Amino acid sequence: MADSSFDNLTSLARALSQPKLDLVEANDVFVSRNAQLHPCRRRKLSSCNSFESVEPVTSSSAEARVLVINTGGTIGMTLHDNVLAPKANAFVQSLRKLPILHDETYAQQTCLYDYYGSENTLVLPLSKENKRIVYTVLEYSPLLDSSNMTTDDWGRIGKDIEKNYENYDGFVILHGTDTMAYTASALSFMCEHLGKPIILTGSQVPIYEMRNDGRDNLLGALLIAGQFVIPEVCLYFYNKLYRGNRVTKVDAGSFNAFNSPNLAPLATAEVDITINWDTVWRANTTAKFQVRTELNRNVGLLRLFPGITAATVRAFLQPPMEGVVLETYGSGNAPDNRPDLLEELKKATDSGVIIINCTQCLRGTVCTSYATGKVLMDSGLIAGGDMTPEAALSKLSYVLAKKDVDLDAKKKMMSQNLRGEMSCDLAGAKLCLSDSRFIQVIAKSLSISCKEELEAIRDALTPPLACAAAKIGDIEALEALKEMGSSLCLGDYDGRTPLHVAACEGHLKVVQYLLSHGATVYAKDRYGDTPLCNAVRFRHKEVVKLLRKTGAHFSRNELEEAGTELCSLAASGDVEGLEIWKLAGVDLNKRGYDGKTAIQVARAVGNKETVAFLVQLMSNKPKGAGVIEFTATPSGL
Ligand SMILES: NC(=O)C[C@H](N)C(=O)O
Repeated sequence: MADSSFDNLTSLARALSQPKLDLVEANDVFVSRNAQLHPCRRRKLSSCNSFESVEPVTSSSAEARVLVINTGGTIGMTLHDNVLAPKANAFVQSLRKLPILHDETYAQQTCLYDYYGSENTLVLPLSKENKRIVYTVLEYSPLLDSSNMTTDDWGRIGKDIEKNYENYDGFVILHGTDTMAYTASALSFMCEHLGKPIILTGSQVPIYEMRNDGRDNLLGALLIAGQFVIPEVCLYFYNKLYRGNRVTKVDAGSFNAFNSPNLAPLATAEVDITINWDTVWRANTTAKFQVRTELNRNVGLLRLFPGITAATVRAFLQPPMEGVVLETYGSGNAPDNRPDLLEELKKATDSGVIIINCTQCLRGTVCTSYATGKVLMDSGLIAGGDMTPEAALSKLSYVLAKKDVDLDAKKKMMSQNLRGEMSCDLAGAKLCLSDSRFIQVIAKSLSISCKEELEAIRDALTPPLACAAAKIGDIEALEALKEMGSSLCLGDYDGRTPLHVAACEGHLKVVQYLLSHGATVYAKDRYGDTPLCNAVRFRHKEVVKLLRKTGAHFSRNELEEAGTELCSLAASGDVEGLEIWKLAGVDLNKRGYDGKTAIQVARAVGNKETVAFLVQLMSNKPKGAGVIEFTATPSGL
């Protein structure tokens, strides 16, 4: 039986992390739950007779949007002439008939198809976390068995994500399992400064069959992509979310087809979806997301085997080969009694070929504890640590394609950890929060000793502490919390992250610090607000500029309210307010709830200065303002 003080603590922790929707009057819930829907959809909802007749839309962030890119794979295959092959234009129709993957009643009641303008848009039933995931399926033609995938296909996926980046909260890539680990690895490098989840999934049995793993895999991937800001290219399979560049396919006949031998899963989907935030890769940059599609194809994988001839190795290393992953024995070993072989390797590295030493073993890392390992380093090979061959190969392809980087810098990049693909030296690793004196004192006073209880305190206490530090602009306190192992990107009981708070307060240095230490500009609090929206409200220009530089943009819900906000600023002649909305990337032509633009409102109230100001603001429109296509409207001048 648990200690009563622990009972108190767990309920405190639970209370801190759960939105208290259940305490709100039913009527208020109806209003607030729908407050963030588009007016057309709101009207439709309010015409419904009773609250119960409509599935509730969460007040926290209404709907999350996910783009599903269907590239092919078994998940959408059918049998033809006794072999499985992808079937075009059948996937969405089939999902539409599956209640766990599509809620037709909700779609009808909320004008989903009209609103998103796509027949390929579907919506999940309300999640346990009280969210609606709306997803649009983009089907490639032709659909591919993943054995037919090429680097061009990776480029196409990357470009489609880049094109749609601001319109979606997350991305799911449906892909065949055979080469999924290669695509996941490649995308992880191609996607620079990623801030949103990209999750690859697929199945071993087609979704059309009675017993299949496709439904669960797709559902899990959608739920995670729509609800958690995990800024990584991941792979979801058989209830586990893995880092994409850590996986390898290990089983051709099991639903449990993938393994991440050197890194624990990022999340597990059991009774609850549990994210292992300590492992999640954190952004550390204020640069904007971009996709690099240039890849060098003169790369290869060579697996050592006893008796391999020097002629084979020589032939493999001939030009135009520029980069090779040598799969060696055990902890990175090769025969040290084969000078002919070592000479071929040395000749190649001397002539500028980059050779990475990776182990053939499923688990473990290369090191130089054996003479047979050291000879490879002496031949100019670079240690690949615990990288999978898939990750090492795609990293080589990505690094070698960099035109503005010289050979030495490329070699250095290959030995560095770029996207969490290799484990760093653990010497001097950060202190764990459970080692912290502060937590220990609290734990002692509550008679707590076990790990789970300590973690419960940590999870309940550190996000509000970090928010408090952000509020007063105390970077040292944030640093101390980070040193103790706490994540600076987790939200408090209202989902407000330290970045939200610093943006409200206008602490530019704190915002800069947080962005460089893992904070995400895409975090939404329980009201659906982003840090950018907060900085705009409190009129912190420099913070707005920095957030925009990092790729921040208004959410669809925020944009829907923007027109009305602009009209009200125009009505009161608040030019400073108008300017900051413009700075945040909002189209000043957006119409308010009654169809008028800000400039029309300024005219109507006879405010000539505001009209002149708006005309001038609109004439030097910044490029790439974060305005989603559907906002484009005539100027109304
Ligand atoms: N399970 C699968 O998806 C295997 C299929 N051959 C593919 O990789 O496309």
